[in-house]
Amino acid sequence: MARSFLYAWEGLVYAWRVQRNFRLEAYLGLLALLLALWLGVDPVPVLLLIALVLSLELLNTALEALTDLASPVYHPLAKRAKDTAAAAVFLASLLALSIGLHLFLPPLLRKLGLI
Ligand SMILES: Nc1ncnc2c1ncn2[C@@H]1O[C@H](COP(=O)(O)OP(=O)(O)OP(=O)(O)O)[C@@H](O)[C@H]1O
Repeated sequence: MARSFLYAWEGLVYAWRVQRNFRLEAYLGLLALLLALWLGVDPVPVLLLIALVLSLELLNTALEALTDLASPVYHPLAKRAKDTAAAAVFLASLLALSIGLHLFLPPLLRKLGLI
């Protein structure tokens, strides 16, 4: 059990070290969480969206590694695998952005006295 956590931790550290997008998404997630706390917005949907995006980014990273292992040289199927995995992260990020705007915009504008 403890060993499984250690391996998962190693995967997390690897993704953090090599994936600039993973770091960027983690920082943006932290920013969104702090914003939610500041604005008094329910942090649960924010946490769920952060988990969704980061988890998909981790799966994307895993799939990239597997694709590089299976096909180090150009192959149209490798391209399909990588592009489709990247599309999953893109869709989740778009969803997170839309819901983030929906959650944050009204209280933010109120806080700034603009409405
Ligand atoms: N072996 C391959 N065969 C065919 N196309 C590939 C292959 N490797 C990469 N590609 C193409 O290049 C794109 C970028 O691949 P890359 O491995 O650099 O991943 P990435 O999306 O840039 O991720 P990251 O920047 O996180 O490494 C892929 O989405 C795919 O379209």
